[in-house]
Parts: sequence; structure tokens; C-alpha cells
Amino acid sequence: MATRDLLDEAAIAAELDKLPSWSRDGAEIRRQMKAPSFMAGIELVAAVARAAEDADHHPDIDIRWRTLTFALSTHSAGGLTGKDFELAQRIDELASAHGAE
Ligand SMILES: C[C@H](O)[C@H](O)[C@H]1CNC2=NC(N)=NC(=O)C2=N1
Repeated sequence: MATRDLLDEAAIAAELDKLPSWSRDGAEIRRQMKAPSFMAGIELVAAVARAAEDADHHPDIDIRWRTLTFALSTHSAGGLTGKDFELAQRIDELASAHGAE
């Protein structure tokens, strides 16, 4: 898959099937999670920030005490691409490692 290409509806549905914690919201996918504590959430956000820099792909992040919401979209392509789903998978791994669910 050329990860920067916009995905069609069938491809988006197939990718979402693999990421049950994520939901579609128009041109974005989003996941909300709860960290064990405020500081654990902040440390998770820092780990996601490092992954985002590595990928040169950056989520929108909302922090409300222990509740974190991550939203992904490829702004340069005007919608969802493979880059969004790759980073979503990485965020899931980091969330598990930080005890967020
Ligand atoms: C130049 C650089 O690659 C772009 O600005 C990147 C940076 N991070 C990005 N993040 C996201 N989510 N979408 C983008 O289109 C995007 N573009």
C-alpha cells in the first residue's frame, strides 16, 4: 500500500476491522482511552509524541485528567491514508505498555 494515498471506503473499513478500539469520524479516526493516572497519561502522550516524530505524522491529542483522545487524519491528502492506520496501531501498542485502556 502506498501509505500516503487516500484510502477508499472498503480499505478504511478493512483497516478499522483490525483496530477495534478506533472509530471513524468523517475524515478522521479516533480513540479515547483512560490511563491509570494523570502522570501515566502524560508519559503515554510523550511516547506517542516520539512515535509521531519518527513517523513524521502527528495526531490531534486531547488530555482531560486521565482521559486521552487521539485523532488521526492525513491533512496533506485530505483524509485517511495508511499512515493514519500505522500510527493508530503504534498508539495501541504504547497504550497497552502504559496501562491505558
Ligand atoms: C512536512 C510534513 O511531512 C507534513 O507537514 C506532515 C507532518 N505531520 C502530519 N500529520 C498529520 N496528521 N497529517 C499530515 O498531513 C502531516 N503532514
